[in-house]
Amino acid sequence: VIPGWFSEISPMWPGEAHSLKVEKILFQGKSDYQNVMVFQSSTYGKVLVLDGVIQLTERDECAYQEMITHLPLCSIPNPKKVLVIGGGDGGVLREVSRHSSVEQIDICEIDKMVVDVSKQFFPDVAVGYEDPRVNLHIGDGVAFLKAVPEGTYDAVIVDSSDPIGPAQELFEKPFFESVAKALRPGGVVCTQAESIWLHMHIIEDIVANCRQIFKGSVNYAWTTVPTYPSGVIGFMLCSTEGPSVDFKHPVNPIDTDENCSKSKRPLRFYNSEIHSAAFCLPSFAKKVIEAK
Ligand SMILES: NCCCN[C@H]1CC[C@H](N)CC1
Repeated sequence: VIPGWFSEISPMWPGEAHSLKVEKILFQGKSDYQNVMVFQSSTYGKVLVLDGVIQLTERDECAYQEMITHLPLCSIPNPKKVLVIGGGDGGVLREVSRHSSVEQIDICEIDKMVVDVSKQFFPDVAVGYEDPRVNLHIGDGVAFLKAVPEGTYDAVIVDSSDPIGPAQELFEKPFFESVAKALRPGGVVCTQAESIWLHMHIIEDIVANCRQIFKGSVNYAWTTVPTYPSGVIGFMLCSTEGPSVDFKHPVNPIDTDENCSKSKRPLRFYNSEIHSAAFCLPSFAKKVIEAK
């Protein structure tokens, strides 16, 4: 350990570690589920860390929150009911609330400490909770989805940590089946789907499960987040059987002049071009993910 530096060391990315210079540790706690830490970094603003893994930094969280939200919501004409699994920091809520067609935003986060810490240290991220359409449920997303009536949601966004710890079940087949049940025909799901540089085997399994369960379309998109391992993060974009969804060509653009001018907080990362580009994959990943 180098004094004054935080290094993200994990068996999920053996032999490598991204480090950030620490100015000051702002919070350290242990919830019922994980260790929670917040520190002021020298160059990425405040940083949220769960069980030693970087969840978000003020400087680059926009890339992840905007892409995980607008890739699904801009792919269907008129999203009304949206469910967020995880995402306790509130960043996805902030992005979902940009969509005026949305009437109901349910969020199920297992760890209340993440919500409280985000409200205290990341107000520009937790601002999402201020939207009156938001209903917060503290609990296990797996159980929440089992209780949801069939066909309830237009979109489900699974903003999870990694498959070690509380989020492990969110990468397994029964969970994907419960998501499909909770979606209307032609509904869409977007899940956090790790790194093509580090986790091709995990991605291969997720894609295989999704192909069995989601009879609409199954796609993988990816983006750059400098403070995530290998500097990239991916997303599974799937739709259930029903009205077809072409994820690669957004039908419901959010980066229109009208939306951007009237929004007090303009999009920092997402736009329609980067939406389409996100589905372009390097050959080594294309071979695995698009295997016929
Ligand atoms: N809402 C915070 C983002 C959580 N996403 C994950 C955090 C941990 C990373 N290794 C992968 C993305």
